[in-house]
Amino acid sequence: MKKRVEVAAGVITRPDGSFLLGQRAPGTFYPGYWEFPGGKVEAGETAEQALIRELDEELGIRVTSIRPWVTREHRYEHAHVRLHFFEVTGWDGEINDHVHSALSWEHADRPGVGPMLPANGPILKALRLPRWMGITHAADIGTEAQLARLDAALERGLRLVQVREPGMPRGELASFTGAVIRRAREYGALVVINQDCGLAHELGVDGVHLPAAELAWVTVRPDFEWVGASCHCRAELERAAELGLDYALLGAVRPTLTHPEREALGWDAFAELVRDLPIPVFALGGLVEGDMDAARRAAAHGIAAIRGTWFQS
Ligand SMILES: Nc1nc2c([nH]c(=O)n2[C@@H]2O[C@H](COP(=O)(O)OP(=O)(O)OP(=O)(O)O)[C@@H](O)[C@H]2O)c(=O)[nH]1
Repeated sequence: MKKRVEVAAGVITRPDGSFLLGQRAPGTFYPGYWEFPGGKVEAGETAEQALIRELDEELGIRVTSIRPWVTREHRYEHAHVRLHFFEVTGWDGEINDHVHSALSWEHADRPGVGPMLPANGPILKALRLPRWMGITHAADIGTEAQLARLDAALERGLRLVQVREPGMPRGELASFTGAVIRRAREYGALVVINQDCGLAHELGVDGVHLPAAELAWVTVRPDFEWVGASCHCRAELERAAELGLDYALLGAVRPTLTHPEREALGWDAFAELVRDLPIPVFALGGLVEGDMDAARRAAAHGIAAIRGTWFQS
């Protein structure tokens, strides 16, 4: 068995959401394939330190803003790699590449270059996942009020909605979800339905969201473009990753009205629980827009919220 090599890779992102890819040069493994700039972690370095060094050596930039994201392992013929991905949003200096055949700024929903290194397919998909998930609670505020709040949130930029209405009669749920889908489509937003795979198929939504109890007994990934799950501990997060799900929610980071009995995790415990996971994890529980930076520093992909989405001033 080959020894595992630790690699640090950077999703260098501009304010318009585009990120930098480099084409591997002739004479390397996978020449002509596209990758995120980065390289091997050297002895005595953390992955973050390695990336900062590599981006200086390879691209001539000095990183000023870096946040951890996901970690993926992949077995190539030539190496077993563990790739630690970071998002880099700030740097000093002009990009001046020393190692690639070409560079390209790309958008995850319409990549214009290829092929990508084989390990990177799921990474591009994860980059298509919006950073904020709004979770409905029409059962509490009424469907009309919920749809009005959805309209306002879509207008403000919401692009991922989870329909979560436990206890809503099926007919009502179907027509409510249909109304959510129609609105979301107008804005190119994704919709996932909590739990109900049958209804999800019937209505043609983008995916399903599994409650933790369901995650425990599901043996294969449900057949949808997007599948996620609610998790409360490391074992559940690992299960979600093993099933090949696209994302997980982890909380509650703060005390919430939805689950007042649960002890809040806080950001340190959150960061510890998601360390080195291969799938993006949304932080959940009493969070608002102003928490995004703390969430991202704790390696969250983004934030999922009920009240923090619909009750904004
Ligand atoms: N930098 C980078 N490496 C990646 C990505 N995806 C991926 O599978 N890798 C793999 O991780 C390893 C990166 O190490 P590297 O860039 O220092 O090494 P290399 O193979 O290019 O050359 P070297 O052995 O001469 O240093 C390679 O095996 C590469 O195929 C990615 O997006 N960025």
